[in-house]
Amino acid sequence: MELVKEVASKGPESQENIAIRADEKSYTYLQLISSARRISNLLSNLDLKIGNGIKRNVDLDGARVGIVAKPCAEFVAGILGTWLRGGVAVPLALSYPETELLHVMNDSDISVILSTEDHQELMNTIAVKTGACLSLIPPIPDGDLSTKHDPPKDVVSDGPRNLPEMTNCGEDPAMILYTSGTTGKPKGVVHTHKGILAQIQILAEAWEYTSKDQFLHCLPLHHVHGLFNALLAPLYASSTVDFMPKFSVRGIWQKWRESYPTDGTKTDNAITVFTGVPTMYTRLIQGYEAMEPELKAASASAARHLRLMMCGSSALPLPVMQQWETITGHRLLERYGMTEFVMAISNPIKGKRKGGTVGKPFSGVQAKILLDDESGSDKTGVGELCIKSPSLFKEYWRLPEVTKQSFTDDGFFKTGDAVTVDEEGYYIILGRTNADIMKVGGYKLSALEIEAVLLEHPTISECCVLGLPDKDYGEVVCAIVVPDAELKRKQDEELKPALSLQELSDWAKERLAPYKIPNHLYVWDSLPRNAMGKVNKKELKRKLADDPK
Ligand SMILES: Nc1ncnc2c1ncn2[C@@H]1O[C@H](COP(=O)(O)OP(=O)(O)OP(=O)(O)O)[C@@H](O)[C@H]1O
Repeated sequence: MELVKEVASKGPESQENIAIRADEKSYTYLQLISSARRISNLLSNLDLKIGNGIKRNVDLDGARVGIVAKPCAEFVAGILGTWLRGGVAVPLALSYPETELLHVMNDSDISVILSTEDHQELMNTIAVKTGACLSLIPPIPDGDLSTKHDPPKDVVSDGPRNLPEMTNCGEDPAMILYTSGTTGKPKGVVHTHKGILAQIQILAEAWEYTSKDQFLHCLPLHHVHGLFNALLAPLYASSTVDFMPKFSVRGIWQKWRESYPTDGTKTDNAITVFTGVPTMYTRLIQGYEAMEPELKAASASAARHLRLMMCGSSALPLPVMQQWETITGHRLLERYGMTEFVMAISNPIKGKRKGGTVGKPFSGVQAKILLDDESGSDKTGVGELCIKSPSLFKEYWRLPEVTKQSFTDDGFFKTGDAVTVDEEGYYIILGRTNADIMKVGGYKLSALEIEAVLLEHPTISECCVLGLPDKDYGEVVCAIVVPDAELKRKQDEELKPALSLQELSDWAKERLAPYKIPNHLYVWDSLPRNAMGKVNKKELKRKLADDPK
């Protein structure tokens, strides 16, 4: 709600600024707020299943509203409209299989589904199964200033600042986001209005977002990266968010080239900020390598003109960071976040960005490391990272015990990530304690560290390292690699394997301690990744442990 107020209280000039671009259409801040109000009115006239009864003409009073739409202005208006009517927004992923969608909807006990027309049929079925009420989000008319028409009547009469009197705000729940389930069953993470506002203020300030920024957005909207870093914080800063509904290597390079043509000009809507997950940068590098020399030059030169390029959600391998810098001149700004507190640690916008680290805690965020024996905190040791931040979530939805266990006695959230800090105070993420930290003989090894080294091998384009159970050592190091497509094709022609374990071991001897060298090697065509480009190692471990190799 605080965010809606912020957006709505912008001056008349800002109200006319473009908030969203999608499908070649543009939507101003004025239209966004007007549409949110319309949705809020619509929500007040529904017969809703609230608890065991049916109610009408009420404020939602914390009822959950599932939002189903591809990344578009209607999605954003759906969230804002829900907040205006006192509801809790639950962004739902269109990529979820029906069982997962039903799990999320039943778990969060959704009263209303707000959907765009294109998903009406599927959502009708889902609504029947969950007892929720389906309501269609009215399409927002295109507000391109070149085809400018009069603002809608309700905007003129009410004025964008004249928002309904709201009772919910501050500590009240605003949103439930579901974890991706990498470490267990997806849990609903409840964020408050106050926490959301605190977070977007932190991000906008730290990364210097302004009304001049144009974000190219191609991330899912049910995870914090796409929702906070690339949408809510930019809107807070009056920037423009340009949605590219599906990640497309060709489309992104083209967008940058169109923004900054080779004649040295710059278009009005030129993209200034891009944020992505490491696999996106890997794919963009592959796409770049495959270009003709002239296109390569135009692409690299265009990319150089962006103000800021950021990366996160999983570890950015050093070779990828270095290649990207060679091509575009951008040292990617890597940061660290999690559904439970959104973003907490970041490399600086100005100053040294250190590869292999995620930087330092944001101002206002406290971080401490809990050593394995839990006897205290030691900034120089290795242990579990704990975070206290104004953006910390309120609770896991309807899981009071799990919530309690996730916090230390002094109110720090236990992340489950093993970390250490270097001599300059930069944090190094060693990975998820229960998926990336392998216990081999007496050693505790970081899979992320080994992955970063293996990626330097000329044949390996992607890899995933995990520990497999072993009766003698506890665990042994297993590497799954995806070979470079061109090299693999050549090896196939000569009827040779793309890479053997012996070759890999010989190569790795120079670079890794003997106990870190993989004992098992799988060569696959691709890695099974989720919408955020992450590999579910726990699931893979289970599968591979059953595979006698
Ligand atoms: N820059 C980064 N470097 C390394 N790891 C990162 C980075 N940013 C995020 N992560 C990892 O992503 C995790 C947070 O992601 P998210 O909240 O989506 O959880 P998940 O692991 O995908 O799913 P689940 O919480 O269901 O297990 C962090 O705990 C950390 O392990």
